[in-house]
Amino acid sequence: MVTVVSVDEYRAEIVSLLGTAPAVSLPLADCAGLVLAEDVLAGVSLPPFDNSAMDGYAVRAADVAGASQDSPVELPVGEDIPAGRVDVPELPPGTTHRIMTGAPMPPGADSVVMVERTDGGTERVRIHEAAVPGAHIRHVGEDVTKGSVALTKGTVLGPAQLGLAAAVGLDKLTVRRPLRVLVVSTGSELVVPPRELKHGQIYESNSITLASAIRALGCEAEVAMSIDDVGMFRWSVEPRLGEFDLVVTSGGVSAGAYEVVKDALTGLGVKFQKVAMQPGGPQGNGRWNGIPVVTLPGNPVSVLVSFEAFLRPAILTALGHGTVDRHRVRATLTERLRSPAGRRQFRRGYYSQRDGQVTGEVGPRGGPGSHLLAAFTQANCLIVLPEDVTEAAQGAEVDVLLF
Ligand SMILES: Nc1nc2c(c(=O)[nH]1)N[C@H]1C(S)=C(S)[C@@H](COP(=O)(O)OP(=O)(O)OC[C@H]3O[C@@H](n4cnc5c(N)ncnc54)[C@H](O)[C@@H]3O)O[C@H]1N2
Ligand code: MOO
Repeated sequence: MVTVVSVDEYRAEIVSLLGTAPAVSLPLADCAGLVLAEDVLAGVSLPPFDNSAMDGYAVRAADVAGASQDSPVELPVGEDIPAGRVDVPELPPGTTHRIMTGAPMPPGADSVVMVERTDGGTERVRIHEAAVPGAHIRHVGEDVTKGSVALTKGTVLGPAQLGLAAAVGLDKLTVRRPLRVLVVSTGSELVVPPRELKHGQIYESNSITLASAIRALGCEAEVAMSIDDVGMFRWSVEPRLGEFDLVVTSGGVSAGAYEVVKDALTGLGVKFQKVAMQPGGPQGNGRWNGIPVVTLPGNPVSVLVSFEAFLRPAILTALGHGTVDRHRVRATLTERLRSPAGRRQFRRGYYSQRDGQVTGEVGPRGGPGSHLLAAFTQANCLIVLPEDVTEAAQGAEVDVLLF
């Protein structure tokens, strides 16, 4: 007898099978979308020095105290301080230095007057506005103080986070390494274009579905294919196992004859089970020569739903993400749905929410059949009908997982 496990138990099994990816140091350019494996300490303050926020004139506020549009104060211009100047001259009282945005403040100056409030002079300048001490100065450490935690372990590295890492002087970060995944499509009926189909053959599609889903999570995916022959299957995968962190197969796991994956891996550390869900019922997982293997059923919709239910959360957990679930909302069904007793059904749906509505509405896209891939392309969510629900009426509230 095949054992039946719940969706939640099976998900926990896959999460624990994949575990946590090792920490590695990678150049910043390779870290986008990855997760920090340790805190990042700031090696410098940001800004690293007091600097001007405007193009203008560095002054002592007291020197331009009475300045106005009608009665400007005229000061001699000492030096030019463009951004990047490193030998910063002091500002003697009663004078000004021309200064640019990002340039270090000269010692003695306490404010900056924007060039627009002056006549822009280079020898002498007429200043038409009084300055408040501190005006247009960006102070050292205002954003980040040297030695503080700039980014915490577990942070997902997006553009702002990577920019900050660069700004505090780092060229590498310690992150959870993306998984290297081998995707294996099995089936003697599978054909790859441009070969023409004979009656009884179909074009192979699961490998691109899985590989792109895996790559979208920031991991690497390679694809392989095997006919329904145990020897061929083992030969095409086993010698390469050491190159991968995970092998994901599709097809060959249900109840008939010619179940290549089941026949090849039973007794080698992979356990085949039925999960109480639809689609995606027949599943298997385990370790083949120590490498995690997840065997998905072959139907294209079963593949994607299984990916959503098990592999996506497990891969995200392995990569160190804190949030691994799709955003779940409640929605009102636009039509009646039926679901098999004792199984959690995941239906492809389209969710929308009108302005001002608190609860959105959701309608199915296609029927429950796990071969209806075209309907999946019209969907933006999965509708979840729990194990104890056999019928959900039009107007009923259901759970929806948004893509
Ligand atoms: N007697 C039973 N028959 C079936 C059961 C069952 O419990 N008892 N379960 C059904 C369910 S549910 C599913 S799902 C499938 C799973 O079967 P397999 O994992 O063995 O998958 P295959 O038979 O190899 O393929 C199923 C289906 O998908 C097509 N396929 C497979 N691979 C690809 C691919 N790479 N690209 C595109 N299409 C693919 C294949 O041609 C089949 O049509 O078993 C049911 N049967
Ligand atoms: O469980 Mo199968 O995966 O419905 O099509």
